[in-house]
Amino acid sequence: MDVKICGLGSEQTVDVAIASGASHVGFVFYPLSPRHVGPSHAGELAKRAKDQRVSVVAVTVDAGDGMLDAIVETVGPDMLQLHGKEEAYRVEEIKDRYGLPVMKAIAVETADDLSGIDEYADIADKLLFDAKAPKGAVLPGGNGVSFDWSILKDLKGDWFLSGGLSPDNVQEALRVCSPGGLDVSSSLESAPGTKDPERIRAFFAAIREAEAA
Ligand SMILES: O=C(O)c1ccccc1NCC(=O)[C@H](O)[C@H](O)COP(=O)(O)O
Repeated sequence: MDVKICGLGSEQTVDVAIASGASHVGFVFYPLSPRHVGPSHAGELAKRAKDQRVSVVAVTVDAGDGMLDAIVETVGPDMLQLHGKEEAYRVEEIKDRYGLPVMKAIAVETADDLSGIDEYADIADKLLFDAKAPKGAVLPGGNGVSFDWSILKDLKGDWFLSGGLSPDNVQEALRVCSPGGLDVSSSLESAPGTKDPERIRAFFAAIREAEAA
């Protein structure tokens, strides 16, 4: 199963995520986030991940071409994650401009939130289902909030599940629905923006246990 650890910010935690089994590492380019990394630091972390053959995902929110140009040039991501309100035409524009795989985040609270996914599924390389941000939240992702995973129980294909996943609930999530990948961030932190190596290891241990069951 693919696992993306999102919002990494240090060499040590990049290495721990990869040694624990991450297939993807995510770097957040959103100045309001405690996980925001500037392109040049992200470039160094990305090189470290790529040297270990792990996919680098650049997480952006309604970014314009100028910002995406800088990220693509400096970081050289393997994938762009679009975590804002990008419409389908914009997803297509970004795919065409950079020639990179794109993962579109879909904010979910109720089953109605899946009604518009077909137009994205036709264009994006992957869909990532994340919990809708709580009212008043500053961030569209990384809020540590879960949603009712049974909404996705019949969804086939290779999609990512995220939103409040943790070492304590990931096994239950995998009993309820069948994602091809998992994405996690805030539950693996000791403080906002600071990943905790022990929590990262515990997350992978819980996944391995679920896979062995
Ligand atoms: O994590 C952030 O700070 C963030 C900020 C702005 C847009 C997206 C962001 N995170 C995207 C992710 O892929 C997170 O891993 C995902 O939302 C799940 O986060 P969490 O609920 O904390 O596990």
